Amino acid sequence: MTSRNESDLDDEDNDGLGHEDADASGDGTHRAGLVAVVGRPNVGKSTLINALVGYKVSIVSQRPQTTRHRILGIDTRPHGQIVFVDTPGLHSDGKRAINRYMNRAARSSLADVQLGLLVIEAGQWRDEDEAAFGVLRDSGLPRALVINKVDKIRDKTALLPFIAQVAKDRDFAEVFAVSAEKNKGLDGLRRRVLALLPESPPLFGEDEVTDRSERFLVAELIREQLMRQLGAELPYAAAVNIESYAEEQRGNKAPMLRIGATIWVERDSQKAIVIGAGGQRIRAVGQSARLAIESQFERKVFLELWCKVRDGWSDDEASLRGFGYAE
Ligand SMILES: Nc1nc2c(ncn2[C@@H]2O[C@H](COP(=O)(O)OP(=O)(O)OP(=O)(O)O)[C@@H](O)[C@H]2O)c(=O)[nH]1
Repeated sequence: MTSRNESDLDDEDNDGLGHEDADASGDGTHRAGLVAVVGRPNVGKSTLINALVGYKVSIVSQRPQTTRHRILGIDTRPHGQIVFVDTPGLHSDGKRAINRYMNRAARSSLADVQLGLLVIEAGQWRDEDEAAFGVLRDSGLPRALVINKVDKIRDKTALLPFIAQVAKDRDFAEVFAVSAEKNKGLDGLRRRVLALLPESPPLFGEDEVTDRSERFLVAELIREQLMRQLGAELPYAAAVNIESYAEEQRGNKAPMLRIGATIWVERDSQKAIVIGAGGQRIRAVGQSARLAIESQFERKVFLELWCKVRDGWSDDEASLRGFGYAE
């Protein structure tokens, strides 16, 4: 479980999100519930949840299938709490154990939630969107549609016929057009999603932002840099495992996090790519990951990275569990 830093709360006060949207009914009712965010890979599910929660609970990259786990992002307001469930993008590649794990994690996230949000990209409705919609429809949950990345559409009038076409006969309780990246349309989404949730006391403490530990978030921030810096060159089968994680007291100074992590790949050739000439790649990844961890956790960080090979880990259930891919 990871909680906000005090300064994050300050940021929230300053980010213009305000609290006028908190009490949707205006009658002092407190609402709370779980909302699954589903969709094909790369439509912006993680970006959306991070923007709504005001904290990076889930990593983001241009590469499809960045999110591999079910992660909660908790948005707490005075009159309501929305617990977003981020899910790996639903995809049709079920060949390897890791892909099956990701699809399982996405589907199981629909259990015990009150609402499903289907995220799509403005102007696009692909077969994989239809498949993700099918999973949501079969769950029997109330559902809403989030059309993301509207900033990419120059001619906004083109959105109306698109919305009409996609929403027709699909029974969405609400349709939202937003830009998660530009923070557009999110207040309205939050307000109306909250109104669809049942009356309930908060499900989590007001400072809690995610069910995941700091250690987990650290591994993810390292994986994010790998995905960003190696781009298409990164072997798809790269996992990050935290070997050591210790907080060191430093007299009067703020404590320091000393972290050791291993990047696991499947072949020597992949290891060479991750390490780069003279170790330059892995150093750059380590440096950016360290800065990202320092800024997220507001502590000095000492980060040591290794790259090791374990043949076939992504198709081996036992290795997957060892790397934290367990439900
Ligand atoms: N232009 C634009 N880009 C966006 C927006 N939201 C997300 N993106 C970009 O879309 C890409 C994918 O975003 P993610 O949040 O990782 O998408 P995801 O659906 O969680 O992806 P998976 O982990 O593959 O399921 C990233 O490059 C984001 O920066 C948006 O509102 N506008």
